[in-house]
Amino acid sequence: MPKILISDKLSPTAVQIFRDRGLDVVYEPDLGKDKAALLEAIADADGLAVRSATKATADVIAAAPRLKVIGRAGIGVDNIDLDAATNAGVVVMNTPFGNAITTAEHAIAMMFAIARQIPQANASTHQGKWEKSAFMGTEVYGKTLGLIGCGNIGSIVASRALGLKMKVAAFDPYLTPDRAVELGVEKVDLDELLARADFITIHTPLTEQTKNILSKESLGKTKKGVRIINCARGGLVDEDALKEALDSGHVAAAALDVFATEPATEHPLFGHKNVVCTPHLGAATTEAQENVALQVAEQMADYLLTGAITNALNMPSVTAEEAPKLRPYLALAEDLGSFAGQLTETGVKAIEIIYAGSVSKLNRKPLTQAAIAAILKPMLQGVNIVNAPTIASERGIEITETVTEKARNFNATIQLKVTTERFTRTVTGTIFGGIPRVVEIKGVEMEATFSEHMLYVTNEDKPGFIGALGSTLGEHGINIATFNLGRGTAGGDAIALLAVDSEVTPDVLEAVRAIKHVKQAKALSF
Ligand SMILES: NC(=O)c1ccc[n+]([C@@H]2O[C@H](COP(=O)([O-])OP(=O)(O)OC[C@H]3O[C@@H](n4cnc5c(N)ncnc54)[C@H](O)[C@@H]3O)[C@@H](O)[C@H]2O)c1
Ligand SMILES: O=C(O)CC[C@@H](O)C(=O)O
Repeated sequence: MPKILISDKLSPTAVQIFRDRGLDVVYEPDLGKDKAALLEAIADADGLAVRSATKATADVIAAAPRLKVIGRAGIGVDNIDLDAATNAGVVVMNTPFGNAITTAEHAIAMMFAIARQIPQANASTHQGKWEKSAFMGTEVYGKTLGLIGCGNIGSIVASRALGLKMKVAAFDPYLTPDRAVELGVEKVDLDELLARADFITIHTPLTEQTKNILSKESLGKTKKGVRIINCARGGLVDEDALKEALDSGHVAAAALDVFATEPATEHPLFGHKNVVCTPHLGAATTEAQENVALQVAEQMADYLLTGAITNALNMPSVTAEEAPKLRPYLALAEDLGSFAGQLTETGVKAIEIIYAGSVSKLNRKPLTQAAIAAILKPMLQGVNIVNAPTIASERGIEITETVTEKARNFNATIQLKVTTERFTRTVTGTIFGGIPRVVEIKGVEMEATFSEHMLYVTNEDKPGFIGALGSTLGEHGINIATFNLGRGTAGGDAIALLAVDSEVTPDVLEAVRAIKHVKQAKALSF
């Protein structure tokens, strides 16, 4: 039974869902803070469920040889080494919508907090001061909200701000003009946003492009009296530059939920009279935590139990409906790829995957990834279904997919055409009786299933060859399970594909290669 390790504080709903789906669960909400204990506990886990405290770094992933999936109950995956996970064949999934409303509401709450200095006024009133004139605020009505990043959360913030009768100007290079019209926001460039906004709120991921997007220089382009809100990620605002701008009075106030270093227990902005801070509470509502816990548990269980993939950052999606239909074709793509890969002796230049018949209408991306991984596996260490496209592209291998609606003679076929430095080889397979079968090799028709130990022989089609091959194997104690033959033309090139009951060792191969008319002999294993 697959085992799930939950190493951060997650709603009990997640534990219940994993158990209801028949998975083993270890719930250690503080494990994320104890690296040594995490490294030990993850050793036999198939799935790791986290929020943000656990750092799923390369060494944590390497300590988990069985790990297949990491689920982030939330949006940002900056605490997960995506490259290391991909290289290890571990699918990383998040829950992109579960806490979006809650986080957008926090940004709006923070905007009001700094517009009306509510935290400061609250503290003063609790102290028995009645400082009515000390806290003069500003209305948000009619003001311009500058939105940097207009994705899930940004667009919800926009809708709430429009409801408050604010004007919303959005900077997001990936926001289409049509979507901007649909949302009722004005799409602007960054400089225009900086020049016009009364409030600026950031809702982008932290990337090379967005790091310090509110830098000293860009803060210098803002209106005097601007108010800044960051409920996205620390590092999007240059904290030193912000302090300078607050001290000079150019920035009237700032509301920060996130910090460059977290947990932030000391900070130059702590104690600043015009700064309101919360400890990364954007997603902290009962509703959001229920949503993300439920989603992450269902997604991880689906993947481990059915192969369905939802919200993965490093694999194409596979719906629960698609997963059972894809399963036999995934096996076929892997077997064909493994067959082609084991026969390949020189560098691969191109791979074409030709889907014909009913399989052409399925979700082909995972099939293509499975085929590429299996082709490259005998040549490259560490390739897997998750990282195969990246590895192929790093090596300059051209990948193409061709689709034809009709498959000759069969309901559905997958053909792999592998071009190496020397030549192009094809291999075609189909599913028959639920089992993958090879039906063509290098233009020669044949019919064989894949089995653990196989012998592949190409030869000239001459009398006496089949008997000689059978006798040679017999002399070496190799029992033949199935003997499949195919040839182009009588007397021309022929192929023998045999399933045998034990491993074809190098000395057996040598004896087979010595048989008259044999051109090539290879031991294959599946
Ligand atoms: N404070 C919290 O607790 C909390 C909770 C949830 C999410 N978040 C964070 O909020 C942020 C937004 O999350 P989301 O779900 O809306 O993400 P999203 O992917 O839906 O939206 C991000 C938007 O940023 C835009 N973007 C990317 N690069 C940009 C650039 N260079 N300039 C301008 N825009 C750019 C994208 O086009 C996209 O529209 C993320 O950083 C996420 O981690 C924080
Ligand atoms: O889990 C949390 O509390 C924070 C989540 C938030 O930062 C996210 O990116 O979803």
